[in-house]
Amino acid sequence: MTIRIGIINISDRASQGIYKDLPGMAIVDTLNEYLKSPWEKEYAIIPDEQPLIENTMIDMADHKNCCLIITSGGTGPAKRDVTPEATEAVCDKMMPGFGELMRAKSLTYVPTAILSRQTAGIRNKTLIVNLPGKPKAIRQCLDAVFPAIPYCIDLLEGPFIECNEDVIKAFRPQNV
Ligand SMILES: Nc1ncnc2c1ncn2[C@@H]1O[C@H](COP(=O)(O)OP(=O)(O)OP(=O)(O)O)[C@@H](O)[C@H]1O
Ligand SMILES: Nc1nc2c(c(=O)[nH]1)N[C@H]1C(S)=C(S)[C@@H](COP(=O)(O)O)O[C@H]1N2
Repeated sequence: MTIRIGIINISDRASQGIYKDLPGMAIVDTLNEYLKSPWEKEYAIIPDEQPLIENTMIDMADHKNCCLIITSGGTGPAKRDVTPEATEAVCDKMMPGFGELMRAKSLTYVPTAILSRQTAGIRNKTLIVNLPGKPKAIRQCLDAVFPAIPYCIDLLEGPFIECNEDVIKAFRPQNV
C-alpha cells in the first residue's frame, strides 16, 4: 500500500505568495527525515477560508487516498483562524490527545503555545493533524506526536509506516 501524505499550508499570506511556504517545507523535510518507507505527497497552499479548507481535506482523504493529512496555520484566536473548525467539520472522530500533547510540548518553548487551538481527528481512514503556522513550531510539534502516528494508522487499516529509528521511534504496543 502506497503511503500518501497530504500537506496543507493554510495562510492568507502564504497563499498570496507574500510568505514562502516555510511551514510546508519544514513538514516535507521532517517527514523525509522520519520515514524509512517511501512516501508520496499531496500538497496545497490555501487561504484561511473554511469551505476551501474542508474541501481540500475531503479531496485528499477521499479521492487522493492520503492516510495522513498535516495542516499548518490558522489555529490561533484571530478572526480568520478556522483550521480547527474545518477539521472538526470533516472528521467523524476527534483525537484530542494530539492537541493536548503538542500544546504541552510547545509550552516548554513559548508561553503563547496556549493560543493554538490545534487538534486532530479521523475522517474514515485518514488521520488529520493540525500544526501552528510558525515554521519553528512544525518540528517541535511533530517530534511530540509522531511516535504514536504509525500505530494510529495501523488501527485505521492504512499502510505500514516504518521510521528511521535513529531520528524518531514509532511506538507500537506489542500484542501479548
Ligand atoms: N512562510 C512563513 N515564513 C515566515 N513566518 C511565517 C510563515 N508562515 C507563517 N509564519 C509565521 O507564523 C505566524 C502564523 O502564521 P499563520 O499562517 O497561521 O497566520 P498568519 O500568517 O498570521 O495569517 P495570514 O493567514 O493572515 O497570512 C505568522 O504570523 C508568522 O509570524
Ligand atoms: N511550538 C510552537 N507552538 C506555537 C507557537 C510557536 O512559536 N511554537 N506559536 C503560538 C502562537 S503565537 C499562536 S498565535 C498559535 C496559533 O498559530 P497559528 O494561527 O499560526 O496556527 O500557535 C502557538 N503555538
